Amino acid sequence: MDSNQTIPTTTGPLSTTDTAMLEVLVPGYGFVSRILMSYLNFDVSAYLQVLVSLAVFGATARYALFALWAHFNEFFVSRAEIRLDDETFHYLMFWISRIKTNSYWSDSDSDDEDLDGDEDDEDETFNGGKDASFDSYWARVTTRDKYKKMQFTPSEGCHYFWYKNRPLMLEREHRDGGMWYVMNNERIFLSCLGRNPTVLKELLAEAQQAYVERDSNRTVIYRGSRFAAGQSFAWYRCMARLPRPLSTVILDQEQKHDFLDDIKEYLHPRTRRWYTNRGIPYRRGYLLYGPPGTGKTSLCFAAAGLLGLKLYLLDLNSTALDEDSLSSLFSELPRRCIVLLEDVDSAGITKSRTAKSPSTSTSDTPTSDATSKDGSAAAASTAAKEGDKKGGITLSGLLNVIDGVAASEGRILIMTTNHVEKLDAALLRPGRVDMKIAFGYTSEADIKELFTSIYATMDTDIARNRAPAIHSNGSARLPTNISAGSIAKTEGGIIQNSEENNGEVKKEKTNLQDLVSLRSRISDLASEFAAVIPSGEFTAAEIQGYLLNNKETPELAIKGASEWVQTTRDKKRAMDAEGEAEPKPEGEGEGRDKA
Ligand SMILES: Nc1ncnc2c1ncn2[C@@H]1O[C@H](COP(=O)(O)OP(=O)(O)OP(=O)(O)O)[C@@H](O)[C@H]1O
Repeated sequence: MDSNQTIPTTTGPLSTTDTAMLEVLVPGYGFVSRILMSYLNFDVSAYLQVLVSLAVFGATARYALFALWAHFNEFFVSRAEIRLDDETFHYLMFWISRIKTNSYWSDSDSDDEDLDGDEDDEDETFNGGKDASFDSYWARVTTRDKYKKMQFTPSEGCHYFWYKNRPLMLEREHRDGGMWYVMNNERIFLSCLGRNPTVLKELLAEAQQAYVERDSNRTVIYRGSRFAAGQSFAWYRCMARLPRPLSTVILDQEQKHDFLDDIKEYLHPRTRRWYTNRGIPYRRGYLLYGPPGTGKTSLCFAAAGLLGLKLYLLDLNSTALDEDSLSSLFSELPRRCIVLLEDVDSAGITKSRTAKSPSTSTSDTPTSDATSKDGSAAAASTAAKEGDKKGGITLSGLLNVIDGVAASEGRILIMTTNHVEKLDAALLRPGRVDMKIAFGYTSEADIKELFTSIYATMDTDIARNRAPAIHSNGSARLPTNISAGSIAKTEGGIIQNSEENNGEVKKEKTNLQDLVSLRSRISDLASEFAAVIPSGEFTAAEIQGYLLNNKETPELAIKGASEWVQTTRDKKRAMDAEGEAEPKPEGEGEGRDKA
C-alpha cells in the first residue's frame, strides 16, 4: 500500500482545513457528517450555508426575544420583590398554603391548620368524643398527629395563577452566592401585567390579613437570632401562644397595676405627642429584678398578652451577637412592641465594663469605683473595643442601642435580672430604666393565692360545657369567679353533659350552695397550707412545682407540705455548701440566686 496515500477525512467540497475549523466550532461535525455520508449518502457540507444562516438567525431571534421580554417586563409588568427576612415573605407563604382546592399549588384543606398547635382543638378532641377517657382521647390525638396536614408551597421557578381574574406570576428563587439549603438566600417575585400594581398590593394585604388573623388572640413571640452561622441577625417568629391572664401572676396588686398603668400611659397617643413636643426621646424602660422563679418573665408575657403587643426576645449572652447586629435588630423593631432582655446581669455587661468581653466569660469582674460609677467615657470605649475584637455585647454598646442618638423609639424595653446589685448605674439611670419592680419570695398572701389558683377551677377550665370536677371528698375544683350567671351556665352544661355521659357526670352535678361551700373550703385549705409554708423563704416557682405534683389532691399537698419544706431546705443547704467548697469555674452559676 502506498504510504503517501491519504484517507479522505472530509466529505463534499470542503477542504480538510475547513472541516477542522468546523470541528472546532461544532464539535462532532466531522464524525456526524461522515456517518451521514456513509449511511444516507447525505452531504451536509452542501447545506452548510443554509445551516449557518439558520443558526445565526436563531441566535439573533433568541437575543431579540430576550431583549423584547426584558423591555416588556420593564414597561408593561409590575413586580414586587419579597425577601425572606421580610415578614411579608411569611404572609405570602402562609396565604399560598391556605389556597383552596381549585388553586394552582394546593389541594389542601389546611384552613384549620395551626402551625403552632391549637390547645382548643385538642380540648375539642377530648370533649367532642363520646368516650371522654384519656386513652381514647390520646389514641385520637396520636392518629391525627400522624396524618398532620401538609402545607403545599410553590417550588423554585416560575408559577402562573389567577387572582381576582388577573393572571399573576410568582417566581421563587435562591440568591446566588449562598448554599442552596440556606433559606435566607431566598426571595419571591410577584408580577402582574400592566403598570398598575394594585392587584399585587391587594394580594399582599389579603395575605397579611390571613396571617394576622391567625394570631388574633395570641401573643406572638419573636426571637433575635441567625438562621445559620455566618448569616446576619434578624427577628424570627418563634411561636404564638395564648395570652397569660394577668391575674395568674402573683405580685403585689399595687405594683402590678402601677406597672400596667405606666405602660398604658406611655402607649397613649397624647404621651407620644408630649414627648415629641418637648424633644424627649419617646422610649420607656423597665427593670424587673429578683430571685429566679419569682414571676418576672410571667409578668412580661402577661402584659404583652393584655396589651396585644408582640414580644421580642433577645439573648445578650450570645457571643455571635455584636454591636452592629444589636443595633440593626433594634432598628427593625416595629413601632409598638415589648423587647425583653432576660438576665442582663449575666451578659457580660455588668460593672465589669473594662474587663473581659462576654465571649470569654459571663462572670462579673470587679473594677475600680470610678469605672462603675461613671456611665460612659473612656472605660466604656475600652470595653467597646474589647467587644469588637472578640464579639459579644459591651455595656457601652447596649447603652447606645437603648438610648443613643440612633436608638429606636416607641418600643417598651423590659430587662430582667437576678442580681440588680451587679448592674452598672449607667444602665439603671432614668431614661434607660424608668421603673423598677422588685420580685421576692412568697408572702403568706401569695402562698394562699397560689394554692387557690391551682385548686380552683377557672372559667376557662369549664368552657365548652364542661362541668367542674367535683370529687366526693369535696376537694374538688371550683370556679374562681362564681356569679349567678356563671352558675346557671355551668349547671346548663352539667345537665347537657349528664344526658350524654350519664353516670359519671351525674356525680358531678352540683348547685350554687355546693359551689359556694367548696369555694370557702378551698380558701380554708389555702390558709392551712400557708400556715405550714414559711413566708419569705420560697419562690412562687418552687411552691407551684410542689403543688403541681398534687394537683388533684389539695389535702395531700397540705399533708406533705412540712416534709417538703424540710427537704427543700436541706437541698438548698447542701447546694450552698457544695458551692462554697468547690471553687466555681469562671462564669458558672452566674445569674442564679440561691433559690
Ligand atoms: N409570681 C408568680 N406568679 C405566678 N406564677 C409564678 C410566679 N413566679 C413564678 N411563677 C411560675 O414559675 C415559673 C417560672 O416563672 P418565671 O419564668 O416568670 O420566673 P422568672 O422570675 O422570670 O425566673 P428567671 O429569673 O429564672 O427567668 C412559671 O411557670 C410561673 O408560672
